[in-house]
Amino acid sequence: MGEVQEIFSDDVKEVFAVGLDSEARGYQTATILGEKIFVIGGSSDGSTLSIDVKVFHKSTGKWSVPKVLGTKPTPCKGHSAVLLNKERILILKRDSTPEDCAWFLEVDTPFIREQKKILNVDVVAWSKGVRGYSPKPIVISGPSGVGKGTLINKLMKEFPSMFGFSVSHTTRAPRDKEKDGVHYHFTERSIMEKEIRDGKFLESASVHGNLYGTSIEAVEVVADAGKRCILDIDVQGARSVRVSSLDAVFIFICPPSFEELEKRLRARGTETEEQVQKRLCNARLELELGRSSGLFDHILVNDDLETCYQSLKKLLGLDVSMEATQQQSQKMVDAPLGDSESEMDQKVLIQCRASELGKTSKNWFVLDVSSIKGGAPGRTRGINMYAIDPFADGQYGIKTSS
Ligand SMILES: Nc1nc2c(ncn2[C@@H]2O[C@H](COP(=O)(O)OP(=O)(O)O)[C@@H](O)[C@H]2O)c(=O)[nH]1
Ligand SMILES: Nc1ncnc2c1ncn2[C@@H]1O[C@H](COP(=O)(O)OP(=O)(O)O)[C@@H](O)[C@H]1O
Repeated sequence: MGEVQEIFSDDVKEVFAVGLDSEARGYQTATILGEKIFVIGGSSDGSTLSIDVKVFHKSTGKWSVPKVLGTKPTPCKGHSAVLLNKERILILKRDSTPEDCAWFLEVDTPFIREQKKILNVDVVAWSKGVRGYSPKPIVISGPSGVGKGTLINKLMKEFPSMFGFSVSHTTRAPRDKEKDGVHYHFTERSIMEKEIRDGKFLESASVHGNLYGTSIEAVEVVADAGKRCILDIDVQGARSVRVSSLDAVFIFICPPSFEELEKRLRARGTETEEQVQKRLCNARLELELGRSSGLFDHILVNDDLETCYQSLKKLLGLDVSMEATQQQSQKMVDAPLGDSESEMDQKVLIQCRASELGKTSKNWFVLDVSSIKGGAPGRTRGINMYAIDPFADGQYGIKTSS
């Protein structure tokens, strides 16, 4: 995409996007939300700008700097800002690639309201916009020894380019064949506790006496690689993810019997007798919670491994041909531009100058955020962008799609 020149939106009454003090400080935008003005942009190294956030309070005339969660956008040469639904500010980076142009600063989403309560400070959070309808992340839970790891490994081996594993942090000691950064990020309790307080985790829980957690980065790395994220987490973690904005599919794996679970756990031979006892004791509660809580979308019994694996593939839609899947997603991305007021609400018209097409050439794009999914912490998925010729036949007409 070329340089973003102008932005129009039906929200224009709510939007206040101007360059402030641009000579001295670089490019900034100011977005009004109630009595707050979010000033985004700021410190410049001469050619690029670091995207900082500060808030001006109209009622007191004072400035404050909120706690900023998530990975912030890399420096750019400027940006534009559009307020969406009074809850998030869409940031379009100038001179950026299509993959890196759309970011969201969440200022009043459910996640932000929750974080404000937990951290007891003013909070905002960055979330990168991902184009297209990437499939939902998958949360897999179940008692220790039921076969979660075995099933996940099979899936990753058969579909290496489709799935990516969310590498959790844990304070437990590595097992013989476990590698740091591959199976887990093995860490110290005090470090992990500080990182949790700093808002770096999507969820965390104490399991079998150790601390486990999914960092926001662990999930984002997989989304950035264009893969579907798989999380192997316990029932408490699944509950936290359920109320987060990750918008995942939740699968619980059960053993055929408690005796079989005990047999598998012992046969694996990775735990001491004391640890086995603790895991079996916790398994009873986990099985009760998993089967009855309504938290999980699907429950699979892992009796015969191959049968269970085929059921898992089926519910993930992997039994249909790839051709059919691709045709379906193409259709969604090509959805025609509606002309009613409500449908226009979250469509942003962007005028770009594509330098490679010559100085006078202008390109118009519609950035459609009406059906976005997910959000901070993590990526905001489902952004649709397509080129249009706004002057064709005197009205908006679709020229091409991407
Ligand atoms: N909440 C949460 N649980 C996790 C995470 N990573 C692993 N777990 C869970 O912690 C439990 C123990 O994992 P682990 O020590 O690898 O033993 P295993 O389940 O016997 O393979 C399992 O139920 C995992 O699903 C995480 O990031 N968050
Ligand atoms: N359906 C199955 N039948 C028999 N053994 C299994 C089955 N699924 C997994 N296992 C074995 O059970 C043990 C525990 O599996 P694992 O994947 O490590 O469980 P989890 O990750 O849930 O703790 C492993 O030794 C694995 O090979």
